[in-house]
Amino acid sequence: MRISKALTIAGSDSGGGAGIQADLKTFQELEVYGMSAITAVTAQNTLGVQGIFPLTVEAVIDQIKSVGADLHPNAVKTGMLFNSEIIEAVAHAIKKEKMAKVVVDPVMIAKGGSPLLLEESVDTLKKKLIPIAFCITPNIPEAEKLVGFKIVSLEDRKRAAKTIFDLGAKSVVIKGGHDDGNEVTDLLFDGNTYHLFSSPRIDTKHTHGTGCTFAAAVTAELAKGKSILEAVETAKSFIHAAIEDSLGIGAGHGPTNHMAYRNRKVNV
Ligand SMILES: Nc1ncnc2c1ncn2[C@@H]1O[C@H](COP(=O)(O)OP(=O)(O)O)[C@@H](O)[C@H]1O
Ligand SMILES: Cc1ncc(COP(=O)(O)O)c(N)n1
Repeated sequence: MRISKALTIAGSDSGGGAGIQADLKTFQELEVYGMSAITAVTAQNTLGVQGIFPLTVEAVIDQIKSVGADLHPNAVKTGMLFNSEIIEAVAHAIKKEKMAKVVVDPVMIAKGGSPLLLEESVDTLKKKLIPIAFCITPNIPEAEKLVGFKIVSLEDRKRAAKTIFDLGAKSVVIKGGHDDGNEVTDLLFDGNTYHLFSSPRIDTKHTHGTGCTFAAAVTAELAKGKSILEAVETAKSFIHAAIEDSLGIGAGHGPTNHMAYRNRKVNV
């Protein structure tokens, strides 16, 4: 059996809904072999982030090297990177290991408000990581930080996508979860065309880890050799099902249901 393989370079969420845990669950559900390089350990649950413990640069690099030397991932995702040293080390290691199809989820702030990237590190992300990204998946507040202007209209969002594309990413998805309205629309710019992916907005507080899960699904599909358009389409269906069938666990912003997409396919 030939299996596609994906590596996630991200933070650990002890609560299991976001970060490394969400990524590995998503890879598995989409039948992709998952590997991980942990950048930071967080003590976290559905109520918030109680502690952040970044790993040393050496620990992060060694994990990427070990995977690169033997397991040869078909695609790579980055999530929480926390500081400039880790961003630089990750960008360097990805290049050194000649890893392709890099999906950058520019994680900045947890849903509860805790910073998962130091404010001063946004510039390093722009300079070191975006130029090697095959795809970058900011939400609206993250895109605003990257471009330096407010995103209100669809035209603003298109201009922001083009601005981020010009920083060197091969494709840009600006997700619409933070917008308002009855529909949630994600915008993909592939360098030529703007594509819109819309779904009805689900009225729920259980959206912990939606961004991680969406980007992990894009990564899994790219690992299988799918186009960016196909990958975003599947990721949008995957996250919609995961939010709609969320598990209702924890007292705060609960996790999504990573099994929902597969269960629906089995039941049709
Ligand atoms: N309430 C919702 N209903 C349906 N889809 C949603 C909802 N909130 C977010 N999504 C989807 O989840 C993904 C993550 O969106 P977003 O919330 O913008 O990112 P993040 O989790 O990084 O803040 C996107 O694909 C978006 O369309
Ligand atoms: C370790 C880690 N990484 C990322 C997120 C962002 O979560 P979300 O996808 O809800 O924005 C998180 N809360 N924790």
